[in-house]
Amino acid sequence: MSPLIETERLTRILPETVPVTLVKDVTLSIGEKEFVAVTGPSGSGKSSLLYLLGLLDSPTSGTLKIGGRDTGPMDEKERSRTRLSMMGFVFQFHFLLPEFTARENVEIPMRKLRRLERSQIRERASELLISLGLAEHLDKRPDQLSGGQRQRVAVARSLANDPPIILADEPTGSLDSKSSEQVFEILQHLVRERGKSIVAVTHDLEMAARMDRRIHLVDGKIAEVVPG
Ligand SMILES: Nc1ncnc2c1ncn2[C@@H]1O[C@H](COP(=O)(O)OP(=O)(O)OP(=O)(O)O)[C@@H](O)[C@H]1O
Repeated sequence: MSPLIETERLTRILPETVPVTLVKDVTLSIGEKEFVAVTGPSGSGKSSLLYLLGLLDSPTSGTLKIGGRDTGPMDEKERSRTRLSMMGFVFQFHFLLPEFTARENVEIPMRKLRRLERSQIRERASELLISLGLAEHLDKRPDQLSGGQRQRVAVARSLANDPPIILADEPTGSLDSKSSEQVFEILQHLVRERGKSIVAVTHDLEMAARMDRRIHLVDGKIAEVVPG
């Protein structure tokens, strides 16, 4: 079976007067049920790599396959569909839509993919939020929730279309230590019990050591791969 994510010399250079190298020659392979950390100093290209893997940005050279499919020839519509069906995103700041309730925020990616009926979408959004301990908060808006609760809504939203891959950029970066541990354990559970693959950018080396593998970037390149 092909890996879920496979890159070959993935590179992103910004065409400025003095070109800026964000990601350089990154070759990696991420299989099912893997929990992978991406670490590195500030400005080393961690977020840029995650954006490339998430089809939110395009490489200037190199290849990226998602679920065995080369993403190079895909048009924007296909990229968007691949993103919606194959990946969920969790960012440091939750990016929930402020005017919508927790449940509506989780419903949005399902509405975009249009695989389920309205009533099924509503039911699934509720189930996801309940499974993340948010039963009492389904109808609250983000500003009525704590930081940890908001981040759990963001995790529920990332799971909406049941994607095999979750890409997380500092998912616990803005949380206190208790909420941070809670969100980490949820992510760990998703890998161990639900078979998801997670790539998470983190500054927290203790947390990274609890994952399966750590990819350490320096100046946009893989400097080291450390087993967890
Ligand atoms: N649009 C842009 N224009 C110019 N430089 C950019 C742009 N986007 C990113 N960079 C630069 O590219 C480098 C990599 O940025 P990136 O955000 O990927 O690093 P990072 O490792 O995630 O950093 P941090 O840990 O601080 O979030 C940085 O030096 C950044 O300043």
